[in-house]
Amino acid sequence: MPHWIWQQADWPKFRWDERALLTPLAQARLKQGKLLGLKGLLDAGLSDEARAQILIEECLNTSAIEGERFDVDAVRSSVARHLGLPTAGLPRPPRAVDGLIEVLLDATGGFDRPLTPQRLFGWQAALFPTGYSGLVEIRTASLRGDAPMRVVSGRAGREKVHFEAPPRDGLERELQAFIDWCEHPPAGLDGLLFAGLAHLWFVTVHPFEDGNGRLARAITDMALCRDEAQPLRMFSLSARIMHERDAYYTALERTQRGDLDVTDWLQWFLAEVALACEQAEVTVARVIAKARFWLRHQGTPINERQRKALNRLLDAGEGGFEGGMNTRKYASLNKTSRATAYRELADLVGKGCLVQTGDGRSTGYEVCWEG
Ligand SMILES: Nc1ncnc2c1ncn2[C@@H]1O[C@H](COP(=O)(O)OP(=O)(O)OP(=O)(O)O)[C@@H](O)[C@H]1O
Repeated sequence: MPHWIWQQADWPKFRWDERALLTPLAQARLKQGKLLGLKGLLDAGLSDEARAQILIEECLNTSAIEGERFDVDAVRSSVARHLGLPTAGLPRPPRAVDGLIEVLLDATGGFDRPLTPQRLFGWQAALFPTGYSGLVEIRTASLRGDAPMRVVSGRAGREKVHFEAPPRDGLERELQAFIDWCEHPPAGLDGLLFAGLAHLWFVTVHPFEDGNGRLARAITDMALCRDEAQPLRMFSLSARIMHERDAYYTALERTQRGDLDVTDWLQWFLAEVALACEQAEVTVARVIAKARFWLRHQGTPINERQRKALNRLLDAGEGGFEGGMNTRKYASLNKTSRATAYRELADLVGKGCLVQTGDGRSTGYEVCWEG
């Protein structure tokens, strides 16, 4: 009796109930279409800004799933450098941040280039520029070693095994079969189903010692770009997976313990695509509001510290920066004195960039969204 999906006699011939997927597929397509319509409203400059914003969200979320917390400014800086946007006042990003951004850009920008084992090896190596995952030295740019590959949780000695990947022996064949399918998918296979299947198939093969989750998400991004036949994807599925991490692991685990009928997995995946598109509408609206703000203030003299604080507030959206800005937060964000913070915030109020909320000890500042 097979225990894992890859032990099924027909592996990897996935099957699904077309009728059960009709509604979730139609819903995902509807949301996706609405978002594409919004994208049409962005002009070239705004679309760069939206692309940067989505990439920042994707990077922060895909690394947060792994438990790594990247600094927002470091991510913003790496994205800006890679997209040719202004970087004034932003720190030099660490190599690991650049590595992840390069993987995400290569997966999406190069969506129409073939996926090959070498390309995947390069991506995996870029995630671990020091050759270490935390304190552990790992194999990079090559397949995992002979040790069984298990996804476990719990304390040593009382671990729970959630999944065991196929053995090392035959792994080259497993990976090649996946890649061949990616490059020559069955005729008529819907692009969103292709993305869902690619994600599941890749994490099931689990070809590397580490980074399989991040790579599965990058491959999914690539598949979603192939679906829309464009490199600019406006929604972040990693943000959804991060938000629904437990449900994601449950759906995956159930599927990987099951037979080759993956209808439930695809239903879950399509629902997440629909929700990701819905959330992206908020991001696009924020990008438009931010761009309008800077257009209004293109002639206003604003120093780098003020610009940094304003961008923080603008990126968080209306009411999104918890508790608003105040002198303490401004001083700590810019590593400056409270007296300077007070003076510069008051200056921004005078210039119509900020409005003051509350007074005395609870004085706060919000963006003045409309001029
Ligand atoms: N309970 C589980 N059942 C099945 N698969 C799981 C479970 N937990 C995690 N996984 C899969 O294993 C992946 C993690 O693999 P790995 O540690 O090699 O990748 P990573 O990129 O370092 O991690 P992460 O996905 O956490 O960022 C997850 O993304 C998920 O796809």
